[in-house]
Amino acid sequence: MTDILSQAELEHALQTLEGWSSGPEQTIEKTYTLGSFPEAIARVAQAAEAAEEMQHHPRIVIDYKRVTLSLTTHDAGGVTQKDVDGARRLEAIFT
Ligand SMILES: C[C@H](O)[C@H](O)[C@H]1CNC2=NC(N)=NC(=O)C2=N1
Repeated sequence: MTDILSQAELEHALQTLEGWSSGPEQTIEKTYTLGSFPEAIARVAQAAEAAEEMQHHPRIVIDYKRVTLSLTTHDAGGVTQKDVDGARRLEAIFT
């Protein structure tokens, strides 16, 4: 199983992920504001494909053209390298 990142590892990883931060309940999260609602939905569809490929799935909250993504590793009960890798992949889709 993938290990939970230490606080230092997590902080280091977050420094490499523009705009991502620690969220509630052992997550990392970021809110993106897209140009329109259809654009937000299109990015979410791409994110869904990437998540299936990775077999690692973000929590996705869509609020008009704002999309909040959060990641945690349920099996590990916290943030692992899988979440950091997932965030990096999602960042490429949303920016
Ligand atoms: C078996 C399968 O890999 C697991 O259930 C995966 C699926 N997607 C997942 N996604 C996320 N974000 N965290 C998980 O722990 C997780 N577990």
